[in-house]
Amino acid sequence: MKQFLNYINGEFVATDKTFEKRAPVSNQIIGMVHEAGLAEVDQAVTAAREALKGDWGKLTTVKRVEMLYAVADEINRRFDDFLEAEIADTGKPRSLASHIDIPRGAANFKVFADIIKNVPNETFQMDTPDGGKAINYAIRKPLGVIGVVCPWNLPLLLMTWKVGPALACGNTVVIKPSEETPGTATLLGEVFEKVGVPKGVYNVVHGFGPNSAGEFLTKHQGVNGITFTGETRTGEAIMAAAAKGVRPVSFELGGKNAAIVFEDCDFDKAIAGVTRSAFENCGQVCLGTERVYVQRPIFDKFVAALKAKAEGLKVGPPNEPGVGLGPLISAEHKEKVTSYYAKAVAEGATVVTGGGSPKMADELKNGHWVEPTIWTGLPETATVIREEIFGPCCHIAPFDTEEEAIALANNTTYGLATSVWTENIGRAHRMAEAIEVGLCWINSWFLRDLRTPFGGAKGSGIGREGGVHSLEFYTELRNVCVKL
Ligand SMILES: NC(=O)C1=CN([C@@H]2O[C@H](COP(=O)(O)OP(=O)(O)OC[C@H]3O[C@@H](n4cnc5c(N)ncnc54)[C@H](O)[C@@H]3O)[C@@H](O)[C@H]2O)C=CC1
Ligand SMILES: O=C(O)/C=C/C=C(\O)C(=O)O
Repeated sequence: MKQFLNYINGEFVATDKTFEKRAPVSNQIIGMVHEAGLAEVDQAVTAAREALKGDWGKLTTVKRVEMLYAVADEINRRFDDFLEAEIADTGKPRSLASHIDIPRGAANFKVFADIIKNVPNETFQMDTPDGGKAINYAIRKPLGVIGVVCPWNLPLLLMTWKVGPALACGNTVVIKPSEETPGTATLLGEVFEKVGVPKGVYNVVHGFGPNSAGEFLTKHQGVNGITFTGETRTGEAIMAAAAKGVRPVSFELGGKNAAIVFEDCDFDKAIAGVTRSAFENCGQVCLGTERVYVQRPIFDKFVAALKAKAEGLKVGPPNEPGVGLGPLISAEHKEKVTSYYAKAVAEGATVVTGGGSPKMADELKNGHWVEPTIWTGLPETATVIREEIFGPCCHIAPFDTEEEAIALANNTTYGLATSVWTENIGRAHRMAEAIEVGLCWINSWFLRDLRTPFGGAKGSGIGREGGVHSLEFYTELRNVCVKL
């Protein structure tokens, strides 16, 4: 049986407390995860602190950048190993993991290596009261030890999205992968070892949140900053932990994202885009669409076309050709998603398609499968329109005017992402200006340039990462004022 070990100070570390990792496609045990206790978390944080003072802290930026390039190259060399680990953990289609998750895992190291190499320092020359001059310049110092708390939906992509810039800036990291997806973070330990990154720079501690590795890590006073992607309620708990020691946090939290489809859109592109945004990764993407608003003249045509797309999605295991929809991550998450399916019906939804669990072959029947689901006819107060479900489902409602579409999109405590579908350029810009989100896609969805600011407005997060914005979190600026 596979053992998922912690990775602390350059060593793979077993513990005597383990928990099961089950395959989402079959619910069969695929390995045992070694849970880190207080002692292991403390060892990992101590190792990360020591590495800051040791070889890693002394490396030049050029050398550090070379190492991060080597990490990316090694991920690409072991592409298939990462692909298998990601697929085993999540059950997502091979086509998806091989196009998005693994390439982004490597890119996250290269992009931030390039950024740190090229970022200029800020300088200001000033007049001084004695009639002379002074020059100010700001230098960037690493924040220190970064606690990285990760979710299970895009495990390698989201973990490296934080580890890449953190290390590029000269920090060290202790990662707490989701208990559901221990695979790729553990494998990355082998990559760091192979490349020769000094011990203690990259550490992984496995476990759960409360009263386990997640809580131990975020409460540890040796951690200088915490970056987290996941549920808003977890963000609140982590923020409370970070308050002690007044440590900074960077949060990317939940969403209840709207797609706005105008009658002047390119219809086929809009349908293809909303199909992806509602159902990709089985709806387990924080940027995904769970609320669709369609201008009334094309409402019926749109509902019929999205229904056809949803019904055309092949549900199945990662390696089956043509599969578009994998399983949900866990039995617990399936319970949650299907409870929303039931609530939608109880609150009076018209079920356009789906609403249940598909019949699967015998070897897959215990997997966490659900049908892609579309509802119409609910009031804006309905639970499935208000709460983040994180499943392959959406509600579609009609609207008449631009103003009404804006009000509907903004009628949520979240503010992560939106997509607007229109061929009217003026309208597109007006919508981008008015919808309260961190990310607005026009005639596209999940099109990512890693240099751009990424994060949520309102309840969807704190701060922005991406490009130079990541440096704001992962470094401290020190101003140096030189009197001439
Ligand atoms: N990207 C997103 O927006 C994501 C949202 N979710 C949503 O969250 C729901 C719950 O999924 P979970 O995996 O349980 O998400 P979660 O937010 O509870 O867990 C994410 C990470 O935080 C850790 N964690 C949990 N409680 C913690 C605490 N008190 N202190 C420190 N670390 C803690 C977990 O162990 C995991 O590594 C899902 O049903 C989904 O709706 C889940 C994953 C990603
Ligand atoms: O960084 C990206 O491109 C994707 C981010 C997606 C999430 O943060 C998520 O689904 O949680």
